[in-house]
Amino acid sequence: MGIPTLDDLAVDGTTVGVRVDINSPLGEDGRLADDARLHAHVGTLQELLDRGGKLAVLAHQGRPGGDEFATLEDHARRLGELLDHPITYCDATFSADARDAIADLDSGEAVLLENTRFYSEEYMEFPPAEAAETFLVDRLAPVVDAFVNDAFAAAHRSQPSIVGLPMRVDSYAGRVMERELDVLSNIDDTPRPRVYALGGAKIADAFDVAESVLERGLADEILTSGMTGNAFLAASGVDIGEPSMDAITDRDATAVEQAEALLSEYGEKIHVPEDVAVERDGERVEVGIDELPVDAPALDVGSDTAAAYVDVFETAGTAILNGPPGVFEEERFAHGTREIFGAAANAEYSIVGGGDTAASLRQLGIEGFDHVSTGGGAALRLLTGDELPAVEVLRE
Ligand SMILES: Nc1ncnc2c1ncn2[C@@H]1O[C@H](COP(=O)(O)OP(=O)(O)O)[C@@H](O)[C@H]1O
Ligand SMILES: O=C(OP(=O)(O)O)[C@H](O)COP(=O)(O)O
Repeated sequence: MGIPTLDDLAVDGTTVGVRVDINSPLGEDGRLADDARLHAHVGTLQELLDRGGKLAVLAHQGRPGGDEFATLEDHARRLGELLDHPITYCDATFSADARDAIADLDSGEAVLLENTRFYSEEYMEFPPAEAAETFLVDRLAPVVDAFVNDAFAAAHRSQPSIVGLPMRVDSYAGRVMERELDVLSNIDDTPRPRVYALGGAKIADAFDVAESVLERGLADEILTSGMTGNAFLAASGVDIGEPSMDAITDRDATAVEQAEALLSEYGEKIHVPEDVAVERDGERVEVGIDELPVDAPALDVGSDTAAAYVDVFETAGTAILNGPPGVFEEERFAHGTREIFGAAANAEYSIVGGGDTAASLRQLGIEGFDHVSTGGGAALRLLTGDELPAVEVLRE
């Protein structure tokens, strides 16, 4: 991989800054509503603590002004339950109090420092050399002996705690980072035929993935669904009706033209829905493409499309999923997601990227994937063949 990992770090007795991504959905009471990302980092933290490290753990939660912008107190409490070692919470990130809390650590102890984004620098993006001169880095770099970046899900952000600290401190990839890079950077080694299921509502991202994997010859088949599938349906010449069209153009005014360009170049590899599901009088109603347009938005693929996509997965070597096929949050429109993702889990090798995609699997109880990425945007960057800022600095 060309990046130093925990195998290269002599941990015992050293103070290690560890960046994790435990940015999580919060409930109405402000407490964690889902702790999947905390679970993901337990391996790295536990290993460093077992090996005698003193850990200063850094993380962000939400974005300034947003509903989920919050302290990390509840995250520390939950990590304390998940780890076999003590972890305390410090309500400061790099002030004298924070540095004292780090200096007081014994081997096998950790402190979770306050949400890095309470400081405006951490919500800006900088080139690494400038990130290295920020206050956060300036004050923390001298009090840690090494830095471990395990925050794969934030690896596409060129922010001080991601790209600045590694410019000043010996740095290593944590186990989450290592595994994500290993899987998502080596898709070209996975068994064929390689089938991508691209759905969801981030149409522009899905087009980027489709274009990149088709251009690079990585994709044998692309199964389109969700709002992305609706855009391809419109691009194939079907009048999908105003509500579905409006939903698409609200997100991306040129979506249909982009889908047309992909279909004209790679049409034989791109599957487009044969039917869709809409809501009528509170019920799910399936509509074949010959019955379109309808005056309600298409919120799921229909049963024929789901069955056709399930067939494609029967013989798939690799399944790569990004974006749920329907509005799975509503049971009526979860059928496509349940069927298509359920079949994908049976492929010889299967990879899942995307926050909502992973949430749909948890909600519908679909298991058996080889790799469920912790990242959304970061996983997409790798799927489109781009380098991640966090990884570039670890390589240097
Ligand atoms: N046909 C559809 N119309 C509107 N929204 C859809 C449709 N299909 C799926 N979605 C929505 O897409 C959202 C997830 O898409 P996206 O953000 O692209 O996924 P991810 O977070 O995995 O990258 C879900 O909240 C789901 O309700
Ligand atoms: O949740 C995250 O990314 P994701 O929504 O792409 O999965 C990361 O924690 C990055 O957060 P950000 O998108 O506020 O920088």
